[in-house]
Amino acid sequence: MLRRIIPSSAFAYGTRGSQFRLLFSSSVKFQELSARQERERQELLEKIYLPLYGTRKMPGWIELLESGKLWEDYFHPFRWTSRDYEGNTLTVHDTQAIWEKLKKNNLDILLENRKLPLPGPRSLSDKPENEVIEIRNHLLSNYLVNTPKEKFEWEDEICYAGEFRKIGVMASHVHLTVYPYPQEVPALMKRFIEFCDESIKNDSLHPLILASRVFSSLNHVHPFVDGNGRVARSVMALYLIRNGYPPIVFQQMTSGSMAACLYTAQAGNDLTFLYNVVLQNVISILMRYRYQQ
Ligand SMILES: Nc1ncnc2c1ncn2[C@@H]1O[C@H](COP(=O)(O)OP(=O)(O)OP(=O)(O)O)[C@@H](O)[C@H]1O
Repeated sequence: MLRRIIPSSAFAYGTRGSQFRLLFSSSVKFQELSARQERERQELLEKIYLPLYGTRKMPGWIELLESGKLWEDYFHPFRWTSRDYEGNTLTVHDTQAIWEKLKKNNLDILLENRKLPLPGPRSLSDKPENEVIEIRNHLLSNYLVNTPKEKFEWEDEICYAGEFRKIGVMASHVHLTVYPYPQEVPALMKRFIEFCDESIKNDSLHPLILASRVFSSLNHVHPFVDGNGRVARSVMALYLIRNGYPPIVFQQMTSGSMAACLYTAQAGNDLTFLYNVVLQNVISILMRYRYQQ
């Protein structure tokens, strides 16, 4: 959700706090961190990016920035060393019913005029409010993404669908998470694809490990303005299915604990927690399937 771009936005209205991803730019004061958190974060950023600042005046710094090397060298995301978050309980039928009710509004006017409140959850469904809000917002986002860009006079940033982000992003749960600078993203995505191709070709990683690493790497590069979690989960599901495993849904996890798990993978270069979560989910899906037979 784009707090900087659409501060009083329809999307911000009613969205779960935990769903916000804060965007940053030098000109905008966005942070809600304590002084200590801000200091810690600043120190970490300087540690990673100081080489960039140090070489800013020297020839070649743009190439350095664009190479994605600073972030990559610090976190080594591709080096091989060793809700309920997704668990929205609403069914497809519930979602369909919400969509039908939403459509009774003039969606174009609703999205164009950001001051208008969105239909309240109670007017859409009698299911748990936060889950209805989540589904409502996803449906509206999808509608927006699938609507020709010219239709709304929104800032350019909102038209990023299908493109790499050109702005900085910040994780909502773990303030010390460092996503790469936007200039680093294209190079890192190239590296990500090479990493996947090499791992598949060499058959060097167990499919569950590869699926987990694909998931964590995509989340860490955070290539898009929005939808990174969904894309990462879909790509992981694809790897699992191709290798004969069931696609998993992180049913027992809160977004906070998933964020902590991903943070440990990044900052501690320790994916053990993530592997455990993935493995447990695969086993639990297979067990459920077995008992249904
Ligand atoms: N500390 C973190 N490091 C890396 N990735 C994180 C961290 N915290 C959260 N994430 C990932 O970022 C995703 C949120 O990013 P984004 O809002 O772009 O994705 P989304 O698909 O819109 O959201 P959702 O996952 O809620 O559907 C989370 O789903 C999680 O996978």
